[in-house]
Amino acid sequence: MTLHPEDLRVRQLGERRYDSPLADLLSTKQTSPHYVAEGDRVLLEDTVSMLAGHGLPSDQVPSFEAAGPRRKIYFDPANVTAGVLTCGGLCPGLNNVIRGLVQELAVHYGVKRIVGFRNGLQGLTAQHRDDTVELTPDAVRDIHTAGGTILGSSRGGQDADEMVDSLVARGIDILFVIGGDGGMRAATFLGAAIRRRGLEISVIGVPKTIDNDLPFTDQSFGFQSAFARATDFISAVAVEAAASPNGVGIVKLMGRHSGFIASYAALAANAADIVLIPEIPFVLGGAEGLLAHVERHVRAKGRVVIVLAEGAGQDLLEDHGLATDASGNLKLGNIGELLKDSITAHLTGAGLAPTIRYIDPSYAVRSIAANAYDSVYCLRLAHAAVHAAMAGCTEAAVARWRRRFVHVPLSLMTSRRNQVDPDGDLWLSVLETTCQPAEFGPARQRERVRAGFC
Ligand SMILES: Nc1ncnc2c1ncn2[C@@H]1O[C@H](COP(=O)(O)OP(=O)(O)OP(=O)(O)O)[C@@H](O)[C@H]1O
Ligand SMILES: O=P(O)(O)OC[C@H]1O[C@](O)(CO)[C@@H](O)[C@@H]1O
Ligand SMILES: [Mg+2]
Repeated sequence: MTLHPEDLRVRQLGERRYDSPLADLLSTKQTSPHYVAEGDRVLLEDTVSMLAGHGLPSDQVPSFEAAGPRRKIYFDPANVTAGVLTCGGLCPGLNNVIRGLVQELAVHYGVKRIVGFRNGLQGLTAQHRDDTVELTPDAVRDIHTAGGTILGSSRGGQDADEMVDSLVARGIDILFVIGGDGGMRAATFLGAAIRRRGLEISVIGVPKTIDNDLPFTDQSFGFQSAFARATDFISAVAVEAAASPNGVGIVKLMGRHSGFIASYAALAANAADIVLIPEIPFVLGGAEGLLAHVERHVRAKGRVVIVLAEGAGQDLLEDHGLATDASGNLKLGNIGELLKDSITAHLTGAGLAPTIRYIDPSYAVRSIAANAYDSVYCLRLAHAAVHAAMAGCTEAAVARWRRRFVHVPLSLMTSRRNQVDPDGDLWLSVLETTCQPAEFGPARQRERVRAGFC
């Protein structure tokens, strides 16, 4: 995937004519290992060979606009009305982001009107646009201690022009969309509809997803909290499997198309013998298949612990990929049940009748409050989002990229999916930790498309 400077350029609503209330704080700021000055840029790539591969002078290699406060801003804070919504699946930290946005807007920029739209994009329909939550610093003071979102969320598409009509009707100048890949796509279409109508409304995305499947962000907020919670279930199943004859522990974790939760939780628990993720297909039967490996493991160690991403092995299920939810996301078949049944049948046939311990924590990993790391991360993303919006950036998301906060054009945010790279160092760590074979079944020619950014 080749990115050109124009792919990385963030759209600006217009000239920044107002002094920022934060200007005093910025007077001595310059780029350092701990700060990226206004106007400086953050490199897309971070190895010598990748940079050299461009054959370009260093100021022309692909780079992101740095996030952060600007000395001059586009919006007059006294006249700004901001809107906030959360959409898609729940994710630890949604309330932290809402709180951070409101505090930064109100306390530092003096924005008086902040409107929370209820239940995701549904809140922007003509029917629901007046049923909003007034967001004040007092109203959000304690919300970050709870999981979920005080605004509610939803799946399902809405008409972009109807949503723009709602923004106009409510006098919204800035809309913050806190969402996953679908939410970022919706924000992209909303931004385009606003542009077509010549309106000066900033749309800023704050990318969230426990699946960590969004590109151009080191990790999405909530992911760390979710995989930390998932770790507990792996540890539990490992204890159970170890205490039972031919113990087989299986944990099925969320991860529709990306196996980050399964991989990180398995590394954190350091108790898994096999990790199965959507990115790496596997076969059940045959000498190199999963079942034969499970049997060998149980014979040698007396037990086996398997961590499974819900999207793994979908090709092994009948009718896979046929149904979708209201947002168009694939409804997954239950690979956990298939594995449980196949392993039971195989081990029983091999004279190793197993004790199966199967846990599907499902929503339990994402409905929790953010942990300390995610809480900090959410707050800082919220600050970056407010600075971007007040400066007049639009059709952009804020993200942390190679430890720096940056602006990513929304179109780029939805251009690909972040997945575990089978040739990357994360998966290598999983293989080193589990000692499982690189693949179950005949070696395949893997698509190289996954190797790239992220
Ligand atoms: N291509 C699209 N165009 C317009 N709206 C979209 C598009 N894709 C998704 N949306 C809308 O964005 C909202 C959120 O999408 P979705 O339900 O897929 O969750 P998400 O934001 O991807 O979060 P997560 O992946 O964490 O569950 C939904 O209301 C959905 O209808
Ligand atoms: O909230 P729903 O519609 O049950 O969807 C669950 C999906 O949402 C996610 O939590 C986030 O995309 C996935 O991991 C999971 O497959
Ligand atoms: Mg999604």
